[in-house]
Amino acid sequence: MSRPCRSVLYIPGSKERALEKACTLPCDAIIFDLEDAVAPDEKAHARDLLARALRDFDYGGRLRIVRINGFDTEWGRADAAAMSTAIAGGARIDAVLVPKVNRAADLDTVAALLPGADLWAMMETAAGMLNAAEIAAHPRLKGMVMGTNDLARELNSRFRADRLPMQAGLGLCLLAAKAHGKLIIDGVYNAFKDEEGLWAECHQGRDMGFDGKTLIHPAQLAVANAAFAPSEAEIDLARRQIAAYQAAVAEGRGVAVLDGRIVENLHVATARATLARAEAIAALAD
Ligand SMILES: CC(C)(COP(=O)(O)OP(=O)(O)OC[C@H]1O[C@@H](n2cnc3c(N)ncnc32)[C@H](O)[C@@H]1OP(=O)(O)O)[C@@H](O)C(=O)NCCC(=O)NCCSC(=O)C[C@H](O)C(=O)O
Ligand SMILES: [Mg+2]
Repeated sequence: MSRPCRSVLYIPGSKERALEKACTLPCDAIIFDLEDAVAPDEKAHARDLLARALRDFDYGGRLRIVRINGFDTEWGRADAAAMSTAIAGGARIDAVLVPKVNRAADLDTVAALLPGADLWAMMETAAGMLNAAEIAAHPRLKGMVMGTNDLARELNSRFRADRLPMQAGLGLCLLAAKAHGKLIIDGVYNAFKDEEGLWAECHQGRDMGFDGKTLIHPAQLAVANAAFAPSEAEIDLARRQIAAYQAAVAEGRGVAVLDGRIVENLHVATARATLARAEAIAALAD
């Protein structure tokens, strides 16, 4: 299975202290941001700072994703060129995240400028939601990130704790990502001091099938790491399901019954995936 992506922390490319601090934070992935978290006057400085950080700092096994500005802005092409130079100069970048992707063709220009880089797409426009399937099918795309702030802006929807206005978009992108075997990460929870609200939203995202959550502050990491990891109860159930199914098969049956519920081969596949996920998370701590 791929590396866990439970906690994906945005770091403004202009914040030197945060870039350094991230080397020690318990996040599975980092989005180094050159887009919305960086003011127009700071874009050039952030590009240089980030290139140096990616070359000099040790981010360990954390996935390193750089969010560039869109190519419809004055900064997008310079960002891509700077990242290309940084890679040539020894910086390790695992993927480039393209904002406000409306259609698969939006990824082609970035793909041509950065021939070796994996691409991720911000899913945050109404057009992007409707074209999610073709975006997910792009051969260079490895992951999708929900941009629920931009989507709410475009929809003129209101914040609701149950995220009812977001459900159509979240669902379309999830279906697209899963159909094409791509990672998909849920949007940010803006109220970074509200742990209870974050916990509820993380669990909703996990229930829906997201692989993890994007975060804006270190204080949010522990909640996301716990919410997107299999719980002890899920691990115990997975083990018992596998054992019950194996016993049933040994007795010539194709279906087992455990705790009053049937267990078939498809449930065993889910159980094995749960255990693999738990093992991958445990391996991060080694
Ligand atoms: C939200 C913040 C502006 C808060 O900043 P601040 O008040 O400075 O926080 P603290 O004083 O509590 O910080 C404590 C220490 O933690 C470090 N820190 C803070 N944030 C980060 C971070 N994101 N990554 C790493 N380290 C961080 C501080 O440096 C302090 O360290 P120390 O000196 O050792 O005490 C701030 O958290 C922030 O800027 N967050 C990121 C905001 C961001 O990236 N926004 C853009 C992404 S969201 C988005 O665009 C979503 C999408 O596109 C959509 O449409 O939905
Ligand atoms: Mg956005």
